[in-house]
Amino acid sequence: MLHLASKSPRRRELLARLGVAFTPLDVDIPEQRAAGEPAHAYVCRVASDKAAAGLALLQDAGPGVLVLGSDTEVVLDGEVFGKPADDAAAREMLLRLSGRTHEVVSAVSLLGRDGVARQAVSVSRVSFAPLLPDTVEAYVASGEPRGKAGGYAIQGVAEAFVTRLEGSYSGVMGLPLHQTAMLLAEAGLPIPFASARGTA
Ligand SMILES: Cc1cn([C@H]2C[C@H](O)[C@@H](COP(=O)(O)OP(=O)(O)OP(=O)(O)O)O2)c(=O)[nH]c1=O
Repeated sequence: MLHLASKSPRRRELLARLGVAFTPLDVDIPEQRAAGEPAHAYVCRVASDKAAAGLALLQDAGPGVLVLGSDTEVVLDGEVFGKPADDAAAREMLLRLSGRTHEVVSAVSLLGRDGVARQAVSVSRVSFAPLLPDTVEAYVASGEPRGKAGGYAIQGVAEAFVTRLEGSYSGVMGLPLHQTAMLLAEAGLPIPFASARGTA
């Protein structure tokens, strides 16, 4: 039985697209980067912390239980932009992303009671056009940046800011579907839309 340790409606919607049955689990783990922890290692650790927290909620589950956890962060100049704490933080992030290319790192972890531990990571490069100050103000006022890493949603109005995307659109949204399908298929789940492992 597959569980998704996530409160994110986007992740639930993305995983459902793979045509696999799963149950969502609410987990809340502190997302805090340790001093000196490299950005990519941090995203991978948080994804596996979420899966481990989900597994801990399923003490009584049988040996076949599998829990998927995922984390998405925006990285610019080695700095990790998580979800903005408020509108001022969102404004600051958007002004930093304006006219630049940043990375979106999405890690997926699959943990099982019987020792299954698999991880995949997707790194996308997203270029933003230079944003006008009024555009940033209007976007922040729209509320869309709230709860989104880097203060934007590619699946929303912010796609109009993107001049180039190299990588995984679903990874930017929060759950890289190719990498997730591979992990689940490798763990033996019947995935109707699995493909061969890509090189990207
Ligand atoms: C960059 C980007 C992020 N996001 C979202 C995906 C994630 O929900 C969020 C990053 O925060 P996360 O900490 O990865 O996830 P979360 O707290 O929303 O959900 P949970 O930990 O319960 O799984 O940003 C978008 O929806 N669109 C985007 O374009």
